[in-house]
Amino acid sequence: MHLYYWRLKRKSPLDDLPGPPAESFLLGNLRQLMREQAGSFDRKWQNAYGTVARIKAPCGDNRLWVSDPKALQYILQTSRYNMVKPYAARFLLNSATGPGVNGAEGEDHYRQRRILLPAFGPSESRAQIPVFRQCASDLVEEFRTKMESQGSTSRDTNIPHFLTYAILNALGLAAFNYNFRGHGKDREEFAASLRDFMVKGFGLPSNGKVFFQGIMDHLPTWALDLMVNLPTSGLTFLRRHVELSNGIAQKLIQSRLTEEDDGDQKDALSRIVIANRSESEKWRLSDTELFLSLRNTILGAGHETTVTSMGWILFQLANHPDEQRQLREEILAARAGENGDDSRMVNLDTLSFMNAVIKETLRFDTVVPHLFREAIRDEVVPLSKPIRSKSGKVIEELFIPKGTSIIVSNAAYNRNKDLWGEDADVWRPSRWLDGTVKNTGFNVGVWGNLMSFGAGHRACLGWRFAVTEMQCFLFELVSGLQFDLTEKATRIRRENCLVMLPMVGGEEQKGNQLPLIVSLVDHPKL
Ligand code: HEM
Repeated sequence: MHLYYWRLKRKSPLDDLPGPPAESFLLGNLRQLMREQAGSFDRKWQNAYGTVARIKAPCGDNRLWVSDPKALQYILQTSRYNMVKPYAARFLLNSATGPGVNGAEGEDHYRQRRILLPAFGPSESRAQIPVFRQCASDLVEEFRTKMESQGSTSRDTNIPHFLTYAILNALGLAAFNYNFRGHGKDREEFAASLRDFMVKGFGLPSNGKVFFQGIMDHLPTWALDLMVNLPTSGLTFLRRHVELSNGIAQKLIQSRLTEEDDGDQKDALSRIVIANRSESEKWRLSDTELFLSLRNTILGAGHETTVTSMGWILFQLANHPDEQRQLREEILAARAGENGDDSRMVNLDTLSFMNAVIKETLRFDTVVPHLFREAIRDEVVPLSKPIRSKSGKVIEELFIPKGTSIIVSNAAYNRNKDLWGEDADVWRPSRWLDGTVKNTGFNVGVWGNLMSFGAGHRACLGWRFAVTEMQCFLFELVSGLQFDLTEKATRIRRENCLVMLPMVGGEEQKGNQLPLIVSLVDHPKL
């Protein structure tokens, strides 16, 4: 404790950076980041202090808060493994779920990505289009059948619930060639656990939890070890979720490890197992590494982010009926060209308005609002434009000492007016088509230069998979269904549960909710 206090008292170069006053000594500014609507304080700070600021953690500790594109390029790409995920987050992740690609650093991380990445490349993702489209069109058909059996044409629908199984089925088939449909009980328990994972594990933290998360990087490993095993409801839920994921992943993966390669495997898992077998000893992953990486990649990272992003897209379309109409016209015209013939399947990358809608929602509703890093050596971080320190110095490059904790604000970067236009705080897909989005020369993000999928050597491994899946789902859903706001949808809050989840104001205790009126397109709700 004494050492901790001494560290905090040390003078830091961050002290001279502009930044907001701490809201309180015990929580600093962290409650504002974690409990207020996701991204709301990031945008306030960006407007008040620019793209680099010092914010406060508990007990006066400093954090570097940053959304400057050149600085992000350096932190996430150039410095590589000298900027790592913070020690406590890695420790907790690894001891709770095992050391998969998400928690690995250095050569271990490099080796795992090297084997996994090719399975999620452009042609591998395109190969999944028929699977994704089938799962999405099954969802529309199920809805139609249900409406017909009830003699109705529309109903209030909780969108995350509505999408969860279909996206789980799509992921299961594309990633593992596994059909969750045939496994009712497994699927239901696992889908429910996936659905609640972010809310119960990370959502709506109490002040005590915010405080703990703010100081945990200063705690010794024995104390963290103790924490992982505490019988709190959140941790008990997480442990059960890991158990369920292990059970499912074991079934899926174990069989493949012994399977012969008949040259016809198209799912990601088969590709990865085959690629690993042909690796030299130096790069090959052990069966345990392969198991943990696959489980974390496909069952952990890929589901909730995709369901939530799709949910925000449908919400924005319900909020903007003209754009929804324009999108449907584009999709139905492309569909008419296919004429039901699979060999004439449209290239979804050519649907310019649909891709603009997806990019604009990933920008406006950034589902992963923050990334966290720590400098493991002294660093000099370049900036895209100079800033003025509190003492009046002009800073063109920022010196940050070893041990500095960094909060990368994807939420602020994605609303930066220099990058996205003066109306960056408005949802307007046409900005992607009318020249508003300019190439500023700072290539940071992997798609459209957005930070929605992160950047650099830890950028989202499944981003192409996710984009293809969202294109397919949007294409099928908007062809067959119309989305309108319910009264509750006018009270939607964006809660920061590591992933930005929708909740209804006043009903936060019910968790993840996005209620929209869903109608059959041939019977739209007027
Ligand atoms: C719209 C959907 C998605 C979004 C918004 C998203 C977002 C992100 C972000 C922001 C990161 C960077 C985390 C960091 O730097 O700390 C990330 C990492 C990752 N994502 Fe995604 N993701 C999505 C879908 C997927 C899918 C479908 C998969 C797999 C099938 C996947 C697998 C991963 C993995 C394994 C990592 C860790 C990469 C590493 O540490 O090297 N994601 N994702």
